[in-house]
Amino acid sequence: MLVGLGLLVAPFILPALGMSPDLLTRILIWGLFGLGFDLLFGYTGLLSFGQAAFYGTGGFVTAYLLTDGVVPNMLLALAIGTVAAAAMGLIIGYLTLRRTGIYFAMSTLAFGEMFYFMENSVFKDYTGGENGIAGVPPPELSLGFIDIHISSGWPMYWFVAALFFLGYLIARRIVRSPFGAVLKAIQGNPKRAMALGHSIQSYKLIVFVVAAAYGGLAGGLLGLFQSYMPPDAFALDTSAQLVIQTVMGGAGTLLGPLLGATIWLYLYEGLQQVGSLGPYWKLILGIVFVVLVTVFRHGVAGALITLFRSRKQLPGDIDDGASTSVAGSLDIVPPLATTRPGAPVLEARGVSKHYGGLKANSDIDFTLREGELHGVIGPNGAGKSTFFAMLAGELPTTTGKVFFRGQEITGIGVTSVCQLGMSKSYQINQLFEHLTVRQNIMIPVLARLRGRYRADLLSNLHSDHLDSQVNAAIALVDLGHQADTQVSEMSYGEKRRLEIGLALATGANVLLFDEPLAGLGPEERVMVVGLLKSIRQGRSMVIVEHDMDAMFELAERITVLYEGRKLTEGTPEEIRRDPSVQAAYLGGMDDESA
Ligand SMILES: Nc1ncnc2c1ncn2[C@@H]1O[C@H](COP(=O)(O)OP(=O)(O)OP(=O)(O)O)[C@@H](O)[C@H]1O
Repeated sequence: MLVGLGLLVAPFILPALGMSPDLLTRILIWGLFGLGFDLLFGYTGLLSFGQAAFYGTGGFVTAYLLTDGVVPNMLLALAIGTVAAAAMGLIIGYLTLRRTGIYFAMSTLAFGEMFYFMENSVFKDYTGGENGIAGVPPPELSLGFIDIHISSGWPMYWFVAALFFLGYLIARRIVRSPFGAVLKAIQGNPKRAMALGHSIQSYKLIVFVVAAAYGGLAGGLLGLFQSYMPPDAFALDTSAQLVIQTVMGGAGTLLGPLLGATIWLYLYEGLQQVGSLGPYWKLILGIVFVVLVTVFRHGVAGALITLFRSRKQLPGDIDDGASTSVAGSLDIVPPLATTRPGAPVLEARGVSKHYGGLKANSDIDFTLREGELHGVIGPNGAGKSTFFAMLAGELPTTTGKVFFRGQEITGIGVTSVCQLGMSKSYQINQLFEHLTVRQNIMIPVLARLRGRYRADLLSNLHSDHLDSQVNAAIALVDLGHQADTQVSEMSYGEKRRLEIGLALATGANVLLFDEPLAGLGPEERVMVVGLLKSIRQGRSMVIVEHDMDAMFELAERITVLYEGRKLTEGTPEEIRRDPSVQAAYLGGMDDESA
């Protein structure tokens, strides 16, 4: 284990570079703080500017308990501080995670500032206000038969290094768990992760709590290390420094925050000692940050990992242990016992969607029957995609209801619809571009095997069953030769097949395909038509498509939409001969019928 080895040898090498044990300990505390933040930001894509709230909470609770003698046991006080920070994480996460992007970042910043204010006002009797808490007793480890005093200097380094290592192992485990795989999907494309059956809000909330717990533990250690809990632990500067260090070191690598802290704190301390620099040391620090972030897009750790992998030809860490040899057939969600061939599977009754005065869909009735392949056609702007989005639970209806196997699904949301056994592929690819084909396919398979949410943070990602399901789905869309290729490097045609593969891998037996042939060349088109035919067994499908030849070749029934309404429905032959359909496509229907 390189990290463990690094922690062991650091005290023998780094002092030669002028690093004191205190500096190394401080770096480790920031590194521990950063492990949680990296799970939140680097792996899940949630940029929080309020992590100081948890650092401060853990720090002040631990310092208060020890200083006032309420809890004399150091490890217990640290644990209580960590839990208090996690509890705060639960509350703040619940409130802030309703928003995304910049709104989420700004809400966390606002909460961080609120905590800073409260520390200095409401809670100042406990936190010491602007004086902080002085006289935090030196840590003592009580092992029953012996009490170990952890004095400052190297003993403190070893104590913090042991906790950092433990924190690192847990974070690494989380990253490599099924839970961690879903976090990466959320980072890449949260909407698709949701549509593939994952309750992403639950995942986000739990990772927010975990990050808060790491912050709380780091804050607690800060007080022990300095024998003093400083009031600025809660300050915005603390949150900003954490972001800077993580970005500079490399987000999404776990070691990035530690490397970032090493560079930042080393220069921070070192540059101030160069007397001739005067106040310019800050400028130099800023320049170093800009240069590192510009040169290394994924931070220093990202660059090192890329170098290491290209030398050793290693795959990404999510695939460690993935078995390519385990193959099986893809499980399909079993239809309810009451279903029989030809029975209605999916029904829309009087469905409408209005955008202000625009009627994108008006009063549409539609029935997909068990085992049927039903086409939906219509000229551009006829309302096909809108209708599809309502069938899949992505869009609420303005009026009307949607039923799936007799159960009303109007408004239950896309995640629940997917978990019931209906999935959709998109007109514009909605893939996890930063992941490989295998990692992409794993996301819907995980939703199928684990349900909408499971807190299996410390479990193994791979099992024979998971691997066999992933391999079977990859084989179905004929991407076996690309299984470990990153999606962003694939051709458009391959991406289109993966788009279909994601819907298939959910195990859904009702599939909605929105223009699966869009943008394909003649050869790729033949391939995808063949694919759609080959996966029909045991499934019912609705396909929206502009390619009429393909539609007439594939579909058993066709519904025609025109100007948001259902124009007609029938067999391909009936539709082909229907004059109103021809008129609609030529754009002259209204004139003719007038
Ligand atoms: N979010 C929205 N807000 C306002 N209008 C919308 C929205 N989504 C769709 N529309 C409008 O609803 C109508 C139907 O659009 P929709 O995309 O469903 O048609 P379509 O048949 O899928 O078209 P295409 O074949 O070009 O994809 C269009 O006039 C479109 O501009």
